[in-house]
Amino acid sequence: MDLPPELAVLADKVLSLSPVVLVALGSAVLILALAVGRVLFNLLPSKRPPVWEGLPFIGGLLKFTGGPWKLLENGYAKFGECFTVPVAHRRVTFLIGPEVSPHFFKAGDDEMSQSEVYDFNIPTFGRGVVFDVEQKVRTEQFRMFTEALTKNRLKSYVPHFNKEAEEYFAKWGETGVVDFKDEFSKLITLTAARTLLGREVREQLFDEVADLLHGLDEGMVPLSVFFPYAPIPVHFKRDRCRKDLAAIFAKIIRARRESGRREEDVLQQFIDARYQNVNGGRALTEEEITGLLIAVLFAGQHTSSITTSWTGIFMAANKEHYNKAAEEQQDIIRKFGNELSFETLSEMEVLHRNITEALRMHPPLLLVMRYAKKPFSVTTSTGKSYVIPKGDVVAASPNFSHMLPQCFNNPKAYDPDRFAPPREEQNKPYAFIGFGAGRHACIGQNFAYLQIKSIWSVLLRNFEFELLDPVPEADYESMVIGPKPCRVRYTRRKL
Ligand code: HEM
Repeated sequence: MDLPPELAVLADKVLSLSPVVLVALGSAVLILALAVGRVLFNLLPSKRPPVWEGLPFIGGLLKFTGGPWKLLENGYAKFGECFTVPVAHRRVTFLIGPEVSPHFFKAGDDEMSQSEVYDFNIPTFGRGVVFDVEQKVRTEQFRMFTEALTKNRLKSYVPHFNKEAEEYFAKWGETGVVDFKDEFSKLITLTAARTLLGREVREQLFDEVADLLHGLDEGMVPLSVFFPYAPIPVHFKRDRCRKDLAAIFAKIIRARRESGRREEDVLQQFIDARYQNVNGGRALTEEEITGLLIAVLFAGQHTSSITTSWTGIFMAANKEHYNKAAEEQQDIIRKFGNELSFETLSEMEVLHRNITEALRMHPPLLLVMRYAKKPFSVTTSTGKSYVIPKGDVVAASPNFSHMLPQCFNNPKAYDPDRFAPPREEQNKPYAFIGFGAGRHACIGQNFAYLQIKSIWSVLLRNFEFELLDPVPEADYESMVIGPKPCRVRYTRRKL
């Protein structure tokens, strides 16, 4: 085919250029094409989320160490509901608010996986359980735990919750000053020992086991999230404590299996349980039982004691809500007598709303995370669409989401009535995520409500409280986020 004369002249000129000039020209065209391509890519309706660049490699780490709350606040103000922060060799993409959350919570583990982001727990929980096993094995292990939380099982734990609370507060004087966080942390270790770890631990081995669990706790520091096997003293101690706990539980499990003696606790549930579709239908090993007990204890203990603390702090700071909850107790006593049972605790709607509101104001888990095994797209409330690539760590934040005015009316105000009809603000999908949501929503939620209600029923019936300090800030330095120290004066009185 003949070229038009003008083009033929141009082609002759190009071909007569030196190779060096040709390469330079080619490079310029390539750079121009890439730049145009990037602009066009950014204009496409589906694209990667904006990246909050900083210093290479350490930029994101610095943003994290500047405080996770600041990072979320600044990132949200700058980019909106979806943005990416490169942290060391990883990309962390934040999804903030209900519009961008459904896939995060609903997707299966083949798309949004937990093991890659939560595997720092393996040295604490131990081998062969939870994040150290394939997802289908983990699902069965959680199924075994769920069977320990049926209505009938929960009913059988309530007398233990009450007994521990009554005995604990019987030791308080007529009046005194306490820090709720310290008190509830001790009390909940006792009830967890009784209902989860079993009678032997609660009655004979409590101090020893509590010390070992404390060693495990101390071995979980922010560094452990990135380097769980770093050779540091707290990790060495963690490993020793984990080994000693395994030895104690192996003894207890063997004794129960040999004697045929049965108890009503979660330990018994694990002793009796069998895999169904994996591991040839066998029973759990002693090592697996120990690991699962530690895992459920870690999931429930600090989260529950912190929520119990915030519930008390906010009710003490907002007298009208304390009084309403106390009136509810009087009604329940009039109707059912003094006994606290599964049924009476379930009737306590005012107290329930106070607990939920405390959890909304201060969820103890700042971030819940997944690893994107497949790319997925999200659309923000303003209609922007992004594609989150495979390989990103994806994070949602209960704390931050709960403070969005599009989720909750006047979000900074303590207002338990927001959960009562007709408002029922918790019903907006993915607005209230204090217990997570969807596929991996908290299994222990009912257990937690019953336990916290039991504690606060005993307190509302026997004490008045006065905060001696202002409502404290949340302590973002700790792994599970609770209140900073706050002094509270209690005074005994009978309802
Ligand atoms: C107020 C107390 C509690 C809070 C705020 C809380 C919060 C949460 C949250 C946010 C998740 C979701 C994590 C994620 O999506 O990655 C979760 C999951 C879980 N929680 Fe709780 N939790 C509480 C009490 C408990 C208790 C008492 C137990 C056990 C006795 C427990 C056992 C679990 C378990 C086993 C999971 C994992 C579920 C799964 O991955 O499928 N939690 N919890």
